[in-house]
Amino acid sequence: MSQHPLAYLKKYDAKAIAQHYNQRPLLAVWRLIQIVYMFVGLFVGLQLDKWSGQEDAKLPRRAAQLRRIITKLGPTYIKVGQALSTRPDLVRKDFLDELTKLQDQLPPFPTSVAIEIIEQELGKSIDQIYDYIPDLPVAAASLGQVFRGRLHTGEEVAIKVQRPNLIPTITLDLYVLRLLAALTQPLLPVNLGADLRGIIDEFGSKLFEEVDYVNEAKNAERFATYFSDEPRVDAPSIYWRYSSKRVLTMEWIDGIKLTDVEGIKAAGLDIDELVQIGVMSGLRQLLEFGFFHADPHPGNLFATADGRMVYIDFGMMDQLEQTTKEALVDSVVHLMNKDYQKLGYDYVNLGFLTPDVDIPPIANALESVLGDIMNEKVRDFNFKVVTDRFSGLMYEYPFCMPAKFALIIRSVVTQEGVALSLNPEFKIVQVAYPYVARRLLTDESPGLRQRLIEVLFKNGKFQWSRLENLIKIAKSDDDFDLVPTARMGIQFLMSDEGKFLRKRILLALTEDDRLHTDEVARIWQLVGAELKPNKLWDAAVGAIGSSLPRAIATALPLAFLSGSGS
Ligand SMILES: Nc1ncnc2c1ncn2[C@@H]1O[C@H](COP(=O)(O)OP(=O)(O)OP(=O)(O)O)[C@@H](O)[C@H]1O
Repeated sequence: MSQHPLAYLKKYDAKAIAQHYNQRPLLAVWRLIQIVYMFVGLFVGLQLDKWSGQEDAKLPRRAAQLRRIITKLGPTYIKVGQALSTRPDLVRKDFLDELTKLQDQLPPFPTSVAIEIIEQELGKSIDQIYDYIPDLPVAAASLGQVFRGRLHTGEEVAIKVQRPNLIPTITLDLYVLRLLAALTQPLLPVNLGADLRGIIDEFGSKLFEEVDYVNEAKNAERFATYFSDEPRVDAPSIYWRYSSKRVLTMEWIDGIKLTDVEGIKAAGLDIDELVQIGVMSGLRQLLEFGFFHADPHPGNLFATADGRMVYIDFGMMDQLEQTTKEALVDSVVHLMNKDYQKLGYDYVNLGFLTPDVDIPPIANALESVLGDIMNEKVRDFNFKVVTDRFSGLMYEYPFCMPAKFALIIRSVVTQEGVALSLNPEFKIVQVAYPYVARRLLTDESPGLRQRLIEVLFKNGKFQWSRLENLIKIAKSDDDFDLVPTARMGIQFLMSDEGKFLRKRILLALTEDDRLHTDEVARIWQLVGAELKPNKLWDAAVGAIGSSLPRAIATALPLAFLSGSGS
């Protein structure tokens, strides 16, 4: 099998691709004819529907037609369709629903070809590499197919082999798409938000990352490292000796896919626990690590008999910058506080609004859209409702969605969908709020400390109700443990950094010339059962003892609350 001249490309390179196909114009023309031929039927159909006044009635059928065309056009278009399926701001709803159904299952290519690719990539005969490889793959997707094989050392492995001719197909498609973009850009409404060719280049870079299995293997290992403190979340381990750019050999995961809800129930696995693990791991990826699986659909998640949730398919991951992660936490904090003004500024920080935008009207609009879901109906909150309502706002106000958010939204909406398929009663806030509240109360990073202070104060005044609310919310998180939190709180209050908070709490306790015992009593009711006097004492002594000799510490019972508050 001879190498394609572009097979050497390690990264997407629009210039090199253009140079190659500029010299082979017939290839591009032929592909263009295929594409136009496929789409002509759809456009004529849409026009006829319009003339006959049946536009709305026939739309679902046309949307299904579009999905079939995309599937026939192959891997690049399937990936374009999947990317568009996350853009409610660009695609109308009927088409969007159909695009989300885009199936990745394609006919397999012959196993003899897969073996040829493996031998070529790994430089050994198939018998030297594997003890056993079956005649048929277990799955054939748009970019590759997977076999269940065995190594000579006895381990069961998943062997993922890339489709032949993938690079030539993808590069030709990207070249043609870029040409089409250059031709049609001037005809499109000017305010498209970004240069079309730029969008295609970004898409091309992601696609190139996805077809490089070395990259996927590194992602899997990085993901597993992040979760090394969480035994319930895992990724298959990689056999590097038997992996390359186009072949990936990894641990075979013996589990039940989350698509098989009945199977999970029949196996007696704890559904609520799985939902909890899934959503929690999703939140940690986004808000803590900033490195997230962009396609956590239920077919990419396995539940194992020992209670783990194992992710597979690390081709599409994304990395968030620290500032984006912080702005995301901020927006959850501001949403919890119902502070729509600050939420408006979060959207500026996240790039949804330009810095020159007038925030007050937007804050009002946000309140009208989100107000009721954040009030008594907070339990009914789900991302589908929010994104639907947001679509309305996006047309009325100058919102535009930064490209990188397409993946974040895809990831969150997919995770919510997985959780809903397991438990139709699931509400993402029931996990997300407690998670953020717990982190605010327990995380030691200065950024989150600052956010905690922000939550607790409004216009310089301590907000008892917010502390109460936060503790209530955090307590509904299974991982929340009050004693270490109290210890950290005390430690923080005693530190130099805590001086401000100390002072403010004292002021709050004596505000309006009265002792605020009611508020304290209400909070005590919440925490009292867990913070029995002896436990609180231990927490206080522990906190003090970590900075002072124990003898002094025990002689200073809660002195920090009074004496040092100046
Ligand atoms: N480590 C594994 N253990 C068990 N089964 C696996 C493993 N890896 C992949 N599979 C099976 O192969 C299928 C396809 O794998 P994967 O999703 O990684 O392929 P892909 O070509 O990247 O697909 P896509 O085009 O959806 O990104 C999975 O849905 C799963 O059934």
